[in-house]
Amino acid sequence: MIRSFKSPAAYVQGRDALDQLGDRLEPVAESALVLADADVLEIVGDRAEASLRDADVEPTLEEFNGEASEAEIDRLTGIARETGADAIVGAGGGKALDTAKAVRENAGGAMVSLPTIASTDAPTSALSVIYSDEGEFERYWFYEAHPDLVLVDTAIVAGAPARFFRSGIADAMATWFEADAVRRADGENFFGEGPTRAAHSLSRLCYDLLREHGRSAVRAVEQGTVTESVEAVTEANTLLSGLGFENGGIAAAHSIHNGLTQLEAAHGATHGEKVNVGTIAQLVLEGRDDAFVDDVIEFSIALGLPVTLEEVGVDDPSEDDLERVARATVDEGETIHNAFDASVEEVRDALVAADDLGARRRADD
Ligand SMILES: NC(=O)c1ccc[n+]([C@@H]2O[C@H](COP(=O)([O-])OP(=O)(O)OC[C@H]3O[C@@H](n4cnc5c(N)ncnc54)[C@H](O)[C@@H]3O)[C@@H](O)[C@H]2O)c1
Ligand SMILES: [Zn+2]
Repeated sequence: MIRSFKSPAAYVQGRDALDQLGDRLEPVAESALVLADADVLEIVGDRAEASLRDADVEPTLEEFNGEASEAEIDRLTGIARETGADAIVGAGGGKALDTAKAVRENAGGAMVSLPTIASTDAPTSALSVIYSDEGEFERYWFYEAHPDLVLVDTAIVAGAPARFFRSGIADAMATWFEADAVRRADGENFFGEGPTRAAHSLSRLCYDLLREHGRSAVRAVEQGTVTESVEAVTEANTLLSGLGFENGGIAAAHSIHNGLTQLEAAHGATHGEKVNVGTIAQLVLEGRDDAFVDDVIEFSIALGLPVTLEEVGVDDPSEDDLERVARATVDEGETIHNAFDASVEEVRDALVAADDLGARRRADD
């Protein structure tokens, strides 16, 4: 079997790391286009501009409209070409980073991910999730090149609403259970090749850091403070989960997430929140023993993560709703097939059982 491992060229994380943007880019760029939505520009705009100017990198700041859509990507690509920028800096959440990656693919130059929340695996990956202008999922775009630099300012991450940080933890927990299931099933990573031992170990390290530091890190972020636990969990959510999902492969938890997006009622929940319900259902699908599943549910509750369908907006789902979710979960292109040979009925029953276990634990809480 051919195995592969790919990653960004550099990852830099720490308090006030934003102020190093210019120095880190100066060896490779004379001008940079910084893309961020209005709220994020308020947070990073002046400092990014000053850092670039100090390093003699000509900055252009442009407001991103908030949706990773083809029309927005085309508009921003035009600006990148006009300014002749030889680096694209995406700042914000997953959508801003995915947009910047697409602009870099079109216009060329270096790509810098500057995540301002630790909410998803978007900063390190070589793909974008593309939506319509109305926000409906359309497709994935895959690129040959990873970002050249991922620059994470932990003080900014810790200053953002804690819900993003919690969601990132849920997404990162899934990384371990999915990579481990893929390895046991001899499945594939995102590059259609075998996962390396490195990918498996990094996914495990990701989970261990979350278990060791998750509770205190969430509390610290609720206070807007940066501690070593916040550093550890930011690294797990961003670097380790990012490397883990692409190189280790994903499985049922993310397919169940995609299934849940079929229900309008779940749209208010974040990516990570829906993934968490998917993780618990995956563990049931695997036939894990009661103590094991309970332990993951308890940990989720301690972090303030959803453990039932109701908690991701789906209260009292009909038979029909459950069937729709399960059917979408086992859709032909879904990653569940990477590790499971599961039918619609098996997924539906796992979801019902996971929901019941979550509700019982919550009631005992
Ligand atoms: N490419 C990938 O590998 C990958 C992986 C997972 C998810 N995704 C995509 O990522 C997107 C979800 O990303 P998300 O959950 O980060 O949300 P998002 O990008 O939709 O939005 C984040 C929101 O947080 C705000 N924000 C950002 N930083 C902030 C800060 N410091 N303080 C206050 N507010 C701040 C932004 O203004 C924005 O409104 C989806 O489109 C999903 O498909 C991509
Ligand atoms: Zn995810």
